[in-house]
Amino acid sequence: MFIEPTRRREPPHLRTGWIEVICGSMFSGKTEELIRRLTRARIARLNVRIFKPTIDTRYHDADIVSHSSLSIPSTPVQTAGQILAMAGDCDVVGIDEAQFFDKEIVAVCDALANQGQRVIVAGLDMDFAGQPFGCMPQLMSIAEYVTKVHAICVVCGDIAHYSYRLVPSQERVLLGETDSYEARCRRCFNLGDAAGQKEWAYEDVKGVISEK
Ligand SMILES: Nc1ncnc2c1ncn2[C@@H]1O[C@H](COP(=O)(O)OP(=O)(O)O)[C@@H](O)[C@H]1O
Ligand SMILES: Cc1cn([C@H]2C[C@H](O)[C@@H](COP(=O)(O)O)O2)c(=O)[nH]c1=O
Ligand SMILES: [Zn+2]
Repeated sequence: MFIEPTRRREPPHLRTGWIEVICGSMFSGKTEELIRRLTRARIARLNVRIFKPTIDTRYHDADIVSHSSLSIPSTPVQTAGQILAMAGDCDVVGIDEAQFFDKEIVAVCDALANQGQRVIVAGLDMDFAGQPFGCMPQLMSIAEYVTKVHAICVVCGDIAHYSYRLVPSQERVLLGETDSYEARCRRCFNLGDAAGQKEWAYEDVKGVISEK
């Protein structure tokens, strides 16, 4: 588990900011981890601002919502530049679905960290084709801390780091959930449609998990 670097409340001219990236496939727990860190920052009574791209309205127009229904309020923005304009005076900036932002997001995160803010960014590191997604490689290289989280392969139960697309579209951007994607390990991702029937569905085990 990621342990936050501690920071005293220095005057602005003495502050040091930094960038944390949380990456992985779909269903790997990126949003849960982002919410966990932002909640702890709020408990520390830090001033927190949270953003997501307007494109991502799957669960809620404004809130960031995890696949397990954890949520936290956020501000949807159309461009990365808007984040810089709106996050100027806070201590901690949270950004979800970073892969959907324009390439300016890299300079924006850098500028926020340079002016003393803690920037926590979550996003898909690979698209459905297994290719690096948008600005994520650049963000990972300029970040002080990178956490890669993993899902469970729904075909075989191994650790998964691919998002396998179940529908024929080849468009890079295609919003969806378990209707159009599943988490897969390397072997089952490479097998494609030949990987066979999945052995379990998240919906089947969800009740069992929450009963424990
Ligand atoms: N194949 C899977 N592997 C792991 N967790 C899954 C899977 N399918 C659904 N989940 C659920 O998704 C949650 C993670 O959701 P979330 O944080 O929104 O992931 P991400 O933002 O990476 O897509 C898990 O805690 C679990 O409840
Ligand atoms: C792999 C892949 C995903 N997407 C979309 C599908 C979802 O709407 C989001 C990812 O959400 P999550 O919080 O990480 O589960 O991205 C896409 O548009 N293109 C892709 O290749
Ligand atoms: Zn597998």
